[in-house]
Amino acid sequence: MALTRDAVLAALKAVTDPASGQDIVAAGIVRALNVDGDAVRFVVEVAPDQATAYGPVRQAAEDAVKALGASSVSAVMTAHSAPKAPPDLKGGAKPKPAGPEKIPGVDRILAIASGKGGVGKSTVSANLACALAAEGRRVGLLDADVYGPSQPRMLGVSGRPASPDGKIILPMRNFGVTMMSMGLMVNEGQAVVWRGPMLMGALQQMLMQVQWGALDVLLVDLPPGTGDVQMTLSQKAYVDGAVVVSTPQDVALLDARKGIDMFNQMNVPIVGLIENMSTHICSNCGHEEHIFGHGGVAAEAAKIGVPLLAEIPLHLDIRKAADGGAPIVVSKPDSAQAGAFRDLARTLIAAGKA
Ligand SMILES: Nc1ncnc2c1ncn2[C@@H]1O[C@H](COP(=O)(O)OP(=O)(O)OP(=O)(O)O)[C@@H](O)[C@H]1O
Repeated sequence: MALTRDAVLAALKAVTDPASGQDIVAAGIVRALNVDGDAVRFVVEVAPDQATAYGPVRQAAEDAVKALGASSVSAVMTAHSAPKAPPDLKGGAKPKPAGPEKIPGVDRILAIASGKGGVGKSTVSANLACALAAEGRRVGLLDADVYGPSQPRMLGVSGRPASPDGKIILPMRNFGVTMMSMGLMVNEGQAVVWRGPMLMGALQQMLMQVQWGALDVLLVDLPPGTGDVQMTLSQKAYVDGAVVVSTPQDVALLDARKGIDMFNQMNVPIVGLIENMSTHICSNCGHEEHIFGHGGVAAEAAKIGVPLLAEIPLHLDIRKAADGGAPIVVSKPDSAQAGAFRDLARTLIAAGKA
């Protein structure tokens, strides 16, 4: 029986963390949850001197997931080296008035944008990050979609990032990708209701206070549209280029044009466009149909004189893999669908953009 990530998280929430009295998911000790069909893997992270005391908690967590019908459950216990103080992004440092800065150690920043919501920008970002890592690139992914952060789910990352000194934030890592998301800073299901200046401060902290390490490229998964976050990113950090994701549908394309115009105004070069949900291949019979039309993004790219970087098919496996916490590039690396993302990664590397 294929399990959903939500069902597994719900089962884990029934287990109590003895130290905080909260459930173990809210307490942030469940990490790197990965649901692949009916096989489930996760990590229970505790302080080194608590490893023995948490043995029964690990067992209870494993039993709770097995009771859902999982065929295999691997719950590994690891010890973190320093006590974690969750960094306070909300009340954080006031944004510095300075102009765009380079992030120390980060060679280039590539923004992944879309004009319209739901066109697959986060799916593209997660798969592209994993595909670049598979090509041997040192890649980071900043989920700047503050109102709807989806990278923790897509990359199978959970728990709170540690901040041993309350200033530097240690990013999370999975599938070779160093990642940070606003979704890891707020409790799951909690709405983010910050106003512009708070958002700007939080984004700046995620850019500058996260210990990204040495990266060839940092992908920034932006929220849809042309708002505060896009402006702040290009004002605070030196952005080398933007990739705009759109479906072939007229309405999505119309919004993509606004996004392109915004990057032009902010002097961020458009590296190219990606047509997502380009064609639908039925997973039963292989029949191909163009649900959202076809070729619209290619025509737009030609019109504005930028490359069409990829045409990604609409396929059930891409959606299932993203929901299961292991993007298709990782879970089915040899499939044709993963191939589309791997080709995209190679194209960007060859062009010196990633
Ligand atoms: N090529 C694809 N094939 C199948 N499903 C896809 C594909 N691309 C995206 N999806 C699915 O469509 C939904 C929306 O995708 P995603 O969250 O990546 O979009 P988004 O543009 O980042 O959305 P938002 O505006 O909410 O940030 C998700 O359920 C995702 O799994």
